[in-house]
Amino acid sequence: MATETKEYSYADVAAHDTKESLYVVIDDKVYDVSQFVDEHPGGEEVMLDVAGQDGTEAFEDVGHSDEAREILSKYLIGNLKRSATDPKPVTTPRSTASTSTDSSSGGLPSFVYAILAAAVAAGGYYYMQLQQQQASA
Ligand code: HEM
Repeated sequence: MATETKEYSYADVAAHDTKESLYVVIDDKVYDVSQFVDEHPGGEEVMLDVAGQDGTEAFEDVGHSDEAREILSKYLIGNLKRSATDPKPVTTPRSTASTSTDSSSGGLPSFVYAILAAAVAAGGYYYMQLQQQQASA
């Protein structure tokens, strides 16, 4: 019968991590998405990020449509044979908006410094005017 599914180890999958031969694991199933990488509406970059790895989380995080899942099913080539030494699934590095840039914390916004500088300059100018007035009086 043709129902026999091929088993891939994590190392088998990891060998296919290029655009030309791109395997990805989603829900313990192995997909050869080499033909799809160019057409991916989300771009090839994100696909390459999970190439040869477990992209389950990355794939689910995006909230792909049923159509996307249908497309994916066309590229199924087998099941993943897990072993204890397998690396953890890749987490999405860029799809989560929560990783905010916290660079401004600890410092005042730059406009505060601008106002301070202007105030000091104005104060200095006023002081000089005062001195001049006193000198000429
Ligand atoms: C591996 C098989 C994958 C398939 C078959 C696939 C398929 C698709 C499809 C059909 C869409 C269009 C929208 C939709 O129908 O949901 C889409 C959009 C998108 N995909 Fe994937 N995808 C895959 C993997 C990934 C991975 C690993 C990421 C990583 C984050 C990703 C990120 C995105 C993003 C960000 C969009 C939205 C693009 C936009 O609307 O501008 N995809 N994908």
